[in-house]
Amino acid sequence: MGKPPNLYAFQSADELAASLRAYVLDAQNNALERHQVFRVALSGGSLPKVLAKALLEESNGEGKVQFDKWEIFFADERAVPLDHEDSNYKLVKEEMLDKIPAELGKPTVHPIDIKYLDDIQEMADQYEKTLVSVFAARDSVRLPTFDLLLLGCGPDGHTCSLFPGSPLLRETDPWVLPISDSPKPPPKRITLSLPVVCHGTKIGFVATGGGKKGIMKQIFDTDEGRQLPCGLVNENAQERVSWFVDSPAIEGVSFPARRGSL
Ligand SMILES: O=C1O[C@H](COP(=O)(O)O)[C@@H](O)[C@H](O)[C@H]1O
Repeated sequence: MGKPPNLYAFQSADELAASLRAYVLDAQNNALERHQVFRVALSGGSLPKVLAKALLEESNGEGKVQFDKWEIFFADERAVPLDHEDSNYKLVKEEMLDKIPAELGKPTVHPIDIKYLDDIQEMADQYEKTLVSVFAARDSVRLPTFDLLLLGCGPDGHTCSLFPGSPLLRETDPWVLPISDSPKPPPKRITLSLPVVCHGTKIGFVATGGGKKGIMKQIFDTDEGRQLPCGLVNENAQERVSWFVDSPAIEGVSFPARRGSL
């Protein structure tokens, strides 16, 4: 039995951003030492704004964000055009990519191929092919290993586009899955599979605000919560998972949280 996930709680958005920055830079520097590239998967939702604050506004002497060495993938994406207001790509672009100062370099970004908007199985297959081309041939690695996945947690405990009770949670073979009936709009999406998420070298969740209070308690303090998608990531990836949360989100949670900076 491994160690439990790390739960870091912060009083303010500034403290959270500083620690998240240190965590991402540590993952980046380890990855660059190992293979000269940093492969990261990003969620949409509330994450990109917090991440942009951490990487573009904060500077705490932990080193430089080397965006030119980053390969950015999407942990999940909605099957909409890339300039649609529901697009996770558009969100990440507007919150972060467009604001990166020239001296930090430009990341390589892997959006979905919008040719397949009307065929989400094909869209998922094509995105998997993108992963294969970057991470090695499909039959020579069982699963792609992201250096870091930065994920959100929905108020129902979903992460990526893996929703509570979804049969997709039982899929073990595909790396990327289509979903046509997402309970949260828009209905058509693609998502990394649970095994791919749990295989990451590091998995960071960011959950902020009182809207996350009930679900955090469920995930960390109850057996039912451990069966929710975020709970399953905790159970499977254990100490490779770190949660960055603020006081309103963590209120009432009994699971031991470390307060303050990393
Ligand atoms: O639909 C989605 O929701 C989750 C959670 O979003 P949040 O706003 O509650 O943080 C997000 O992580 C995912 O990428 C997105 O497609």
